[in-house]
Amino acid sequence: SSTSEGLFHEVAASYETPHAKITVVGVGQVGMACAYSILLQNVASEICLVDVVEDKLKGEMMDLQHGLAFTRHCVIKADTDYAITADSRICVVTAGARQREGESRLSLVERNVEIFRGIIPKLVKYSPNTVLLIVSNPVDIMTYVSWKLSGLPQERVFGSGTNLDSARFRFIMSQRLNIAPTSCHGWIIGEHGDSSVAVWSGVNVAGVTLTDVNPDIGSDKDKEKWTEVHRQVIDSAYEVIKLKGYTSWAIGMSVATIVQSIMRNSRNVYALSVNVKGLHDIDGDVYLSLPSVLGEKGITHIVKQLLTPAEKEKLEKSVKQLSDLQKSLKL
Ligand SMILES: COc1ncc(-c2ccc3c(Nc4cccc(C(=O)O)c4)c(C(N)=O)cnc3c2)c(OC)n1
Repeated sequence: SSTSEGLFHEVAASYETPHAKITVVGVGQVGMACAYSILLQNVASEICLVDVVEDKLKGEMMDLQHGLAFTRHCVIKADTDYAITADSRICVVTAGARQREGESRLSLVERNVEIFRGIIPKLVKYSPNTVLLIVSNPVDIMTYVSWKLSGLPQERVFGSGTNLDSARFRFIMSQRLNIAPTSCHGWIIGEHGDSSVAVWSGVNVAGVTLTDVNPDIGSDKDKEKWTEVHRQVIDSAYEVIKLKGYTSWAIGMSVATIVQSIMRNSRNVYALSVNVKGLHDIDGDVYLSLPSVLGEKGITHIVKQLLTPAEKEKLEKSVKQLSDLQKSLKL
């Protein structure tokens, strides 16, 4: 008889039905930081990795599996065949083309659209009830593209957006004030990256708005140059890329936190790239980051912040740029 038969008296067949299954598409630095953080936050009972390069895929799977003696239960799988992703609760998409030297944003987006044509429909085919969390850049456009290619309702397709920008803002703010980042509150909204918008009226500690304490904050008159904090947020991604070649740990931790909120239906509010049609007088079908309530089946509410005319104008500018770019994509 086999060792198992010698070891066990069988009572019933065992099952493999996944209940907390997360797929991560793309096993580059970002994808693996997401997978690793999801594993360590104990939010998944199964993590599935998909990509196109078989050796890298198998190597990353094995390297994570070898750590399972140190973690709570989690099955780690990997394959180039998307059938393995079946019944995923959430699919995190980090795949994308590398921006070539001097490549235009439009060209990069067009190459990413082709890549997403090969990814998104397969994810939906095997997990029709999934939630799509898009991380690939340019994240606002790629989230819109994913929504269009997936055919899923808008609440189930959203991007990591300015959640990371807001986390960077809170960290830099915490260093200035010498209090914990978790006690520093500030929301960066709009487009992820260069055109993001800092909502200064919402920057507060314990509900005390900083602009009430120093009315110059957010303007060029401010002697303490708090606008530098937002400038540092925008520059920090470039700086990290210049220093280490890419960013990974913070986006991985932010994605794992978002995933945990969905799995637990904890209804946290995060700055996520969502369809903003109907908010702040926007009538274009574009994705931008706004504070959004996240539940087990995706976005349920968007917080209606009281924005200044200047803040709304910046959003409008992004809406125009994204709409124009989206019109030129054949989706
Ligand atoms: C039609 O079926 C199909 N299936 C898969 C793909 C496809 C293409 C590129 C992919 C992909 N990116 C990729 C792969 C190869 C080259 C490049 C590049 O930037 O040149 C980028 C990744 C990733 N981790 O970035 C992950 N999955 C991919 C998947 C695809 O692309 C058109 N088509």
